[in-house]
Amino acid sequence: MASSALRFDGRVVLITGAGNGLGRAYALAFAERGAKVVVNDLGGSVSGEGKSTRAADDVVAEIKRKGGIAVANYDSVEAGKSLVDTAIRNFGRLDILVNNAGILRDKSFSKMAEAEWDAVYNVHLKGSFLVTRAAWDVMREQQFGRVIMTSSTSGLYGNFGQANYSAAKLGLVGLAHTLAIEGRKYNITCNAVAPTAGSRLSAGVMPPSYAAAVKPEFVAPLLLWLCHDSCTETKGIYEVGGGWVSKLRLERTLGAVMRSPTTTITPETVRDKWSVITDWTNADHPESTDQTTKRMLEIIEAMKAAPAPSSSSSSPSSSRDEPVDVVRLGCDPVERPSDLAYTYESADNFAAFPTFAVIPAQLSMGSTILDMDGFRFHPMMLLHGEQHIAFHKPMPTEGTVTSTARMLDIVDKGSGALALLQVDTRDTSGALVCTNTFSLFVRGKGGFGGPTTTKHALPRVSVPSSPPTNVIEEKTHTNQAAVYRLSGDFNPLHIDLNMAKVANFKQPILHGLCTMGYGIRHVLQACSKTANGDDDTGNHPTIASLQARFASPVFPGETLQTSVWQDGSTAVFQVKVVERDAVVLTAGRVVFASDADAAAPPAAGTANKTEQQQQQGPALKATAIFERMKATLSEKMVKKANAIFQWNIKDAAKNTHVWTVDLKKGSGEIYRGQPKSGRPGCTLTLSDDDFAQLVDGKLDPMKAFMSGKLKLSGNMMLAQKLQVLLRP
Ligand SMILES: CCCCCCC[C@@H](O)CC(=O)SCCNC(=O)CCNC(=O)[C@H](O)C(C)(C)COP(=O)(O)OP(=O)(O)OC[C@H]1O[C@@H](n2cnc3c(N)ncnc32)[C@H](O)[C@@H]1OP(=O)(O)O
Repeated sequence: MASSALRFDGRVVLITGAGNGLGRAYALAFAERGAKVVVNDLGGSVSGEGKSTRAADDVVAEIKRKGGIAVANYDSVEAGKSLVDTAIRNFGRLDILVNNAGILRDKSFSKMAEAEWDAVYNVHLKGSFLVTRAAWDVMREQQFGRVIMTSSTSGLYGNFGQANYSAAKLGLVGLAHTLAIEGRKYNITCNAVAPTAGSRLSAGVMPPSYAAAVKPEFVAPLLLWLCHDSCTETKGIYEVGGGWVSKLRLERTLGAVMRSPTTTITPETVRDKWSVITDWTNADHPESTDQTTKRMLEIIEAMKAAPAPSSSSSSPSSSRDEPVDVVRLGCDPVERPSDLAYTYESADNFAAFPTFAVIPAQLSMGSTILDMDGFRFHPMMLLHGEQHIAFHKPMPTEGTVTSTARMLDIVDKGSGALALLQVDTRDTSGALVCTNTFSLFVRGKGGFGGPTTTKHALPRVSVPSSPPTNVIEEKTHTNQAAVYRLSGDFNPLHIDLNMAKVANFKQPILHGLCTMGYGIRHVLQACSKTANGDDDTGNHPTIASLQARFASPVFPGETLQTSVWQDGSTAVFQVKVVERDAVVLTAGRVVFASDADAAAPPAAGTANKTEQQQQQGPALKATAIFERMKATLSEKMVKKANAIFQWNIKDAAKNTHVWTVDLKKGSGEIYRGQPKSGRPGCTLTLSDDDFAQLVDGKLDPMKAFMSGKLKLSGNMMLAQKLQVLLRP
C-alpha cells in the first residue's frame, strides 16, 4: 500500500446494520485499514422482523480472519446508547459512526398503515438519532468525530411505494445538515450519502446483472475518505454507486420581487411573475439559512429604494407635488424671487422644475433595478451613475403620466457593473413627455466578462478650457437628504448611518438627483438672462435636454460650487464640493430649446409658455418638411420602406432634434422624438439646412454621405431606401 494510503489505525468505528450488504463492505474496508470495528446487526429480516446473532458474528469472524479487530453488537438501533457502550467498553473510544441500518415496508401510500410508517421511521430516522445522540457526547469530549447518515435517492427524488422510507431518508439529510453545523467547533463532521448498491434491500427491485455492477465495495471508498482525519468535508450530500461518486447541492432561482412600500404581493402577481420566479438563469446555490436572511434583508432594503412594483407605472403629477419637490432641491423664493415660479402654484409662470421629470421615471423602475438581468448585489452598492432627460413636451403641472422602464444594457466597467436604463413618460393622450436615460453603477460587480462599452452610452461632454461664464456657490442643508427623500427615493443609503457604512461611506450621502437639481438650478440662474432673452424674475428658459455624471458622492451640508460655460443655447456645467475641492458632477450639459424650437410641439419643460402658445410659433425647417411628408405618406412608400428611420436634425445652434419615421407597422407614422417602440433600422444625422436641400433634391444623398454632411448608422440597405422617403 502506498505511503499516502488512508489509514485508520487507532480509530474506532461503529457501523449499524453491518451484517450484510453495504454495512458489511464498510466494516471490512475500515478494518482492513487499521480501524477497530463494532459490527452492529440485529440479524432480522429485510422488513425488520426476527433477530439473530449470526450476521454480525460472521462479519466479525471474517475481519478477524484477515487480521483485523472487531466486536459484534446485536441490538436494534432503537437501543441507541447500548451500541455506543459496546465501543467504549471494548475499545475505550468511538471516532466514526456510520448510520447504515435500515428496513423496508414498501406500500403505495393509499395502502400504507401507520405501523408501516412508524417501523421505517423508527429504524432509519429515530434510530440514527438515538445512536448519534449517544455518540455525540463521546465525540464532543474527544474533539473529534466523523458521522455518516445514509440517505437514499428515494428520499432525494421520491419513489413510488416508499413514502415512509423517502420521508425518513430525506429527514436524515436535514439531520446531517444541522449536526454538521453544531459539530463544527468540536471537529465533528457529518455527511449524508445516497448509495446505490446491490444488497438485501434492493434484491427485489434490481435486476441481477445491474446488482452485480453496483457492488457495495464500490461505495465504501467514499465513506472511508469522508471519515478520515484528513478530510474536513462536512454538510455534503453524495450520490455514489458502481464506482461513481458525485456531490449534490441545492439550487435557487434569482426569484422575483413583487412587493413595494405602496403595493403588496397577491396571487395574481405571483402568477404573472411565474416565468421569472422559475427562471434558472443565474441561479445560485445557497448553503445556509443566513444566506436566505441576507437575501431577504437585501430585498427589503431594495424595496424601500424602489417604490413601485412594476416596470410601468402611472403617477399623478399635481401642482401640489411639485413645490414640495423643488424645496427638496433647495429652491428658496425668499433668497431668490425667481424660484417662486417653481414653488408657488398660483404664480403666473408656475411650472414644473425640469428635474421633476425624474420622479415619474424613478417611480416606474420598481423591481427593474432589483432584477437587473440576474445580477445579485447589495442594494447599498448601487450608485446613481449618470442622468439624461430629453423633453419632448412641457411637463404638465397637473395630470397623470405613465412611465415605462426598460433595461438597455449592462456593461462591465471593471470596478463595477454599469446598468443603463431608459424610461419613457407619456401623458394621457399617449404623447411622449420626456425620456429619462440613466445609468446605475453597482460597485464591486465588474469583471463578469460582459461588454465594456455600449451604444447606449450618454454623450461625452467636456469642460471648455476657457474660464466659466458663471460660478454659483451654495451651501446645502445638513438635512438635505432627509428632505429630498420625500420625493419618493427612500434609499436608506441617504438617511441610515448603518446602511451608509455597509456601502463604505462614513455617513449617508446625498441623492445624486438632489445634487443635480442644485446644479440645474444654478445653470438656470446663470443662463436665464441670455438663453431666450428671459430675465431672472422666474421666466426661465426652456430646456430641451439636460445631463450629468455623478463623479463623486456629496455629503449633506457641503457647499456646492457650480461652474457654467454658456455658449449660445448650450450650457456646460460642472459641480464641485468646496470644502473638499472635489468634483462631484461632471459631463453636465443643458441644451436650451431655441425660441423657434420651443415653439414646435414636443419641445421641453417650460416655465413661461403654454403648450398651445408653443405649438403656434415658428418651426424648425425639418418640422415643416416632416409634416409635409406625413401628409403625403403614400401606401406605396409604406410598403417600400418597411422600417424605422431615426432622423437627427441639427439646427444652427447645434441642438439635435430627433424625428422618427416609423413605417414598420404597415401604417406610416412620423413624429418627433425617439422611436416609441423598437430600434431604428437606420439613423441619419445631418443639419436642417442639408436636410432641406436633400428633400428639395438639391443635395445628392450619396455625395452628402461621402462628404460627411450626412452621417448614417445602422442598416445601409435601408438607407438606400432614402429616396423613397425624401420624395413622397
Ligand atoms: C430616474 C433614475 C433614478 C435612479 C436612482 C438611484 C438610487 C439613488 O438613491 C442612488 C444615489 O443617488 S447614489 C448618489 C449619487 N451617485 C454617486 O454619488 C456616485 C458618485 N460616483 C462615484 O462614486 C464613482 O464615480 C463610481 C463609484 C461610480 C465609479 O468610480 P470608480 O469605481 O473609481 O470607477 P472609475 O475608475 O472612475 O471608472 C471606471 C469605469 O466606469 C465609468 N464610470 C465611472 N463613473 C461613472 C459614473 N458615475 N457613471 C457611469 N460610468 C462611470 C468610467 O467611465 C470607466 O469606464 P471606461 O473605462 O469605459 O471609461
